[in-house]
Parts: sequence; C-alpha cells; structure tokens
Amino acid sequence: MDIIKKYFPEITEQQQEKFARLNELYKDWNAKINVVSRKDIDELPTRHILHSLGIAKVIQFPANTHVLDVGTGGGLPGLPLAIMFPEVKFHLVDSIGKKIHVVQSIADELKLHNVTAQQIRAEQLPDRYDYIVSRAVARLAEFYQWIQFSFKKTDAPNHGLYYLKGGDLTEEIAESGLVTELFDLKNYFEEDFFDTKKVVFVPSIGKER
Ligand SMILES: C[S@@+](CC[C@H](N)C(=O)[O-])C[C@H]1O[C@@H](n2cnc3c(N)ncnc32)[C@H](O)[C@@H]1O
Repeated sequence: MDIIKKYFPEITEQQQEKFARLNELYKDWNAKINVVSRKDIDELPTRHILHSLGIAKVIQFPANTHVLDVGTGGGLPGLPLAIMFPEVKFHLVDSIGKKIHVVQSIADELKLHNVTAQQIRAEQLPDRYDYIVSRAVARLAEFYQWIQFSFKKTDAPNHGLYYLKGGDLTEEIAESGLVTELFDLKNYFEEDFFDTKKVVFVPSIGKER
C-alpha cells in the first residue's frame, strides 16, 4: 500500500497497516459477496481506496465533527476516510443489511472506534451531520433530495456534501439546480487513475424539514 503513503506522506505506520489490512479484508469479503466489482479486485488500492481518499485532498475534516457516508455499500468512501481521520466520527449507512454487516465486521476487525454502521434508507436519516460524503449512489438531484435535511446547523468549515462522481457532469449539475464546486482528482494524483473523476462539493445551509 505504498501508493497511499505516496499521496499521503503524513500517515502513521499504524494507519498504513490499517490500509493494507483493509485491502486484504476486501479481498476476503469479495470472495463471498460482491463488495466491489470482481474485475476491479486487483486494482482495489487505487480504484477504490485511493479514490475514496480523493475527498481527503479536498477537505480536512476537523476533530470531533460528524460525517455521514450515504449508500456506503462495502464501506466506500467511509472506511478509508475513517482510517485517515481517526478523530472524526463516521456513520456509514446503506439500505442493504448484508452490506452493513460487512462494514461493521471490517470496522471491528480494524478497531475503528470512530465508525458506526446502520441499515437505513437515506431519506430517513436525522439532521445530525456536519458533512456528508458519498460515491456512486444516484444522480445528484435525486441524491440531494434524500439528504438535504440530514445536515445540522454547524460552524464546521466548508460544511456540506462531498460527492465522488465520474464522467461529464455538466447536465447532471444543471438539472440539480444546486450551487456546486468541482474538484478534479487528476489535479491531486500524478497517474491517470482518475481521468474524469471529480469531487462535487455542495455547500449546506442546514435546512428545516
Ligand atoms: C453503486 S453502490 C456504491 C457503493 C459504495 N458507495 C461504493 O462506492 O462502492 C450504491 C449503494 O447505494 C445504496 N443505496 C441506494 N439507494 C439508497 C438509499 N435510498 N438509501 C441508502 N442506501 C441506498 C445501495 O444499496 C448500494 O449499496
């Protein structure tokens, strides 16, 4: 997992070990249930773990803030971010119970005490979060409808949604009517891993239901 150290030289040895172990656990789990696409398994460290950490290039979550990962599947991007930010509390949710079981098992195995996991639909979440992260769940307009009331009123810097998305987003962003800022991942990583991939940032205002 030298690739993580290359782009995040500040990580400790313990964090580096956790990333390596995460990679192993994903390989084991993927033999049982499809956590990530089977054709991607050899590229797990880049395509999935490093990609998730693209968010850490864009925002440094302050200690003791609350981050929600919606539609986390097998824990992406939430688990890599929880390793990166051990002082931040992460809540990982998905509507499918067996995926949450995988996330909880991995969090327990890695002793990630800053992670909780829950089977719940995005639309039913309480307004408790400074930040929301996600990857590849739904079109931005629909996704934002689900999560817009889950932000709390907060002074956390640059609070809002950080959504990992690929492809041409022009239409999707226009259709959403949202104010967004785009961070192109190829500006942060030398290799061409993330050609069209971006972090879409949508600032939150902490709306009432
Ligand atoms: C394509 S997968 C992406 C999983 C993960 N974020 C990743 O990047 O590997 C989309 C996930 O969103 C979950 N999902 C879809 N609609 C949801 C909803 N309304 N509430 C919660 N989870 C949802 C699905 O169960 C699925 O695990």
